[in-house]
Amino acid sequence: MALSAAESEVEAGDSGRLLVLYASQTGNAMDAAERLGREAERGGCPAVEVLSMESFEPSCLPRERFVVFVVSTTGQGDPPDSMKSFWKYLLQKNLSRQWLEGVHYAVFGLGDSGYQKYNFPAKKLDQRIFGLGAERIVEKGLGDDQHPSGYENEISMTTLPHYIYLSQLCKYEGALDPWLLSLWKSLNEINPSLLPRISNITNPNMNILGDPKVQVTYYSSSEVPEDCKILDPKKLIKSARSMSPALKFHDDGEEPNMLQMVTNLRLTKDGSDRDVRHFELEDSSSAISYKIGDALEVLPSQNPSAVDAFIKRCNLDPDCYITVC
Ligand SMILES: Cc1cc2nc3c(=O)[nH]c(=O)nc-3n(C[C@H](O)[C@H](O)[C@H](O)COP(=O)(O)O)c2cc1C
Repeated sequence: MALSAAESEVEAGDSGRLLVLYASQTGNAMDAAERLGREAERGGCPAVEVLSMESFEPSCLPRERFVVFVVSTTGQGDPPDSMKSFWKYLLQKNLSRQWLEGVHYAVFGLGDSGYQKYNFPAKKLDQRIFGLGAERIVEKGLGDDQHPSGYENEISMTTLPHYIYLSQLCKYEGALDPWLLSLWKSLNEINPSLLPRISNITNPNMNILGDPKVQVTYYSSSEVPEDCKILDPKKLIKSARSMSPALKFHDDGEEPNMLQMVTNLRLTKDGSDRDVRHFELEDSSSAISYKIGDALEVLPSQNPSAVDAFIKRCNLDPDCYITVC
């Protein structure tokens, strides 16, 4: 049967679109998904959409042609909150084995092999999507918090010099970097029009910058509006929290608390790649009530000497104000 003009348009549009669906509890999977989206754009992908799983209607999945899932693990091998209803939908028994026929997909998981149920949501998702008839673009990738540079891989990092700097920034990037590289290559083989400028990703030209993720505005100390000056600790915490990705998933309405760190002990031996610490935090007001299993969200402040070095390096006025939005 011939497709109507509108249907052909949808078909053509969908085949040129890359959908990235992420589920994140504290922001890492979101960062990884956003990076994936930026790289696809750099490769000339005509349409990239990066969405949290909870914002995507699962019944629309069969209409997609290229989907990358980036999901982390929380609790004891549990999916992040934002994945729960999507996952429940996928587990329905009445979905046929051909439900996702024609969909190409890939899964990247973020986890920690110190947990018994290492990367369970990503592993289960990969199996289920495959079982519903979709085709893998590449084998699933698994990022591991335990790895010194984040991961278990077979590709020598020395073959990927331009990725090395990034891998040191973030633990799971060590796994993500080589996985992304094979994802882009395989995608390009399946549908070259999806990544017409793949060499911009595989051999990045650092002169080509994507759109900035945030807008930074500088104010001289004399032009700062009065309400921008954050001196009250509560306002300071509110402002820091507004930048935390975790806030998108946890806003229990509880008042934040300012705690004092009274112990900071390094548990790993000198010379070890890993820096595991024992912290003790004191609440002088004893206002915090908690139950066993509650998670503590920590909003760190910067090391003043690192801030001074940054100001000097960027030739900034130390009294100027900056807004980031
Ligand atoms: C409270 C908590 C529970 C976790 N449970 C697991 C787990 O059961 N299995 C696992 O592989 N990783 C587990 N992890 C590790 C996270 O999946 C990993 O740190 C990941 O990078 C977090 O990504 P996100 O920021 O996108 O949520 C857990 C992390 C936390 C903080």
